[in-house]
Amino acid sequence: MAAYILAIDQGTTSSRALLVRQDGSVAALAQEELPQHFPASGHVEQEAEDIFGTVLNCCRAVLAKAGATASDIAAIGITNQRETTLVWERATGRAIHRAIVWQDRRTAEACAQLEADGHGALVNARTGLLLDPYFSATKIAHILAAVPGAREGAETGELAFGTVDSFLLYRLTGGRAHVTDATNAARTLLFDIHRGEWDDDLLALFGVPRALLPEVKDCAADFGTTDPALFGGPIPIRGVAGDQQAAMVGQACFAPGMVKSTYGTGCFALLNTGTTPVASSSRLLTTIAYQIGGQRTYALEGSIFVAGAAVQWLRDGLRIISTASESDRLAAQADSGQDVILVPAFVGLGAPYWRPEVRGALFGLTRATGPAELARAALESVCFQTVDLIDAMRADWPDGDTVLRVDGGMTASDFTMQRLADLLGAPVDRPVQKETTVLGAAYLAGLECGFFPPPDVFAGQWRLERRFTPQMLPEVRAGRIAQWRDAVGRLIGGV
Ligand SMILES: Nc1ncnc2c1ncn2[C@@H]1O[C@H](COP(=O)(O)OP(=O)(O)O)[C@@H](O)[C@H]1O
Ligand SMILES: O=P(O)(O)OC[C@H](O)CO
Repeated sequence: MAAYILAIDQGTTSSRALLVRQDGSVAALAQEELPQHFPASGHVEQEAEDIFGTVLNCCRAVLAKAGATASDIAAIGITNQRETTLVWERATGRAIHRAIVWQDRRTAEACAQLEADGHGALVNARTGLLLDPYFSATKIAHILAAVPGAREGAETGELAFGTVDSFLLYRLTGGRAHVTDATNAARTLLFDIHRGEWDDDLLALFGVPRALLPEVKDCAADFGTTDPALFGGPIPIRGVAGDQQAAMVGQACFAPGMVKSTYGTGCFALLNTGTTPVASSSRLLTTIAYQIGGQRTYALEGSIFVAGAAVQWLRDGLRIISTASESDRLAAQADSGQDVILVPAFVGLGAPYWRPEVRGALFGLTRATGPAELARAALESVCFQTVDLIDAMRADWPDGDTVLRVDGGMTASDFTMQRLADLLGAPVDRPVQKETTVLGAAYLAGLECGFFPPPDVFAGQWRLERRFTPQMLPEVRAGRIAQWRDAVGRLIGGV
């Protein structure tokens, strides 16, 4: 029997490939940074060839590291940065425009106009999402308008649209599969999450021809087979999910009420609400957590655009640290008498405020404020934002778990995890297996091909590495949260 699942994680800042064994352990890993382009304020782009090229390099590197060949791989599982939008020529697989990344705000005005025209309620009812530039539909419309001839090519079916998973599938299968999975489709603003289908009213609203769209499949399904020329033999592709949903699977949050929060570039908290979608009255998103065997499981999602990106700002913008891990030690040295608050609205604010036009601010600066206080403010800003999300979740779903399962690069910071537990007033559980996003993608592929056990057995294999329990006095916690809310309120004009 083949020894590994090859899991591909195409993230915002890097592409990674991992070989995962049947016990869930990682046999080999390869990673490549992905160049980012910021052509104008609020614009974030990536080259499609960089996305595919880095993935291909990582897959080849990881096979070489383990001395494995295509026949050692039971299946491939793919997980990806979501919403990021690509349009390409079917004949060549070449993108006609750089990928417009999820963080890109260029369609903020188009979204505001659609909202002003009264379309927000329909969009929210069908998709569970909000009219925000974060999602794909207005990005597709922008590409079709910006590239000469693109609209005609879209109508005639010469062009194809896809999120990153779909583009990778197209290229990995040598152009044979134009497919996506339900979790990625659910982030486009074009997919009815209740019926599980592309929605004609929404396609008309955003001006997106149906001929552009991929076929939508379960997360564990037959997504095609790789072009044999790529890896020296064909490899079946059997699992796909957006990265936040894959993390939910990797964290084994299969029961209604379970919550996970992933701290990468941004932070995304998802609460499993079972097979019934729950409409949010707190401006959270309703989304598909996973779809297996034709059965959709839903989630409430809180999306924060800046989490680890605040640490990158300390490193690359302020240059007060040289590696991300230094932020932890520096923050621990901060003067406890100074309450500096950073609202890291570098690309606007996501849930629950949804204000794409605001920009960040620092509050409470004194002559004594230095690098340590700024580092602490950056790490705490991620915790405060999580408090906002979890409060919103509790309002929408009062019976949710009080324990938060965390993962992602930033959870390496013990300072942040302790402060998160303190400010939440609830335990924070960090698992032994830190590669939960990749594990989720691997699991979906392995479930489909019989490499991994059913969900209940898999859930029993989840292991705790460390539980952070709240140590802050309740009145101190309440005071700090009030300071945060006051800062956000002053920035956006009232919370
Ligand atoms: N020890 C650390 N302390 C704080 N932040 C960290 C630490 N290690 C990594 N990070 C942050 O985590 C992020 C990378 O996490 P990752 O899950 O790989 O992100 P992504 O999937 O978005 O590329 C970076 O923004 C980095 O600044
Ligand atoms: O690349 P990440 O891990 O920050 O995730 C990006 C999200 O999928 C955007 O919705």
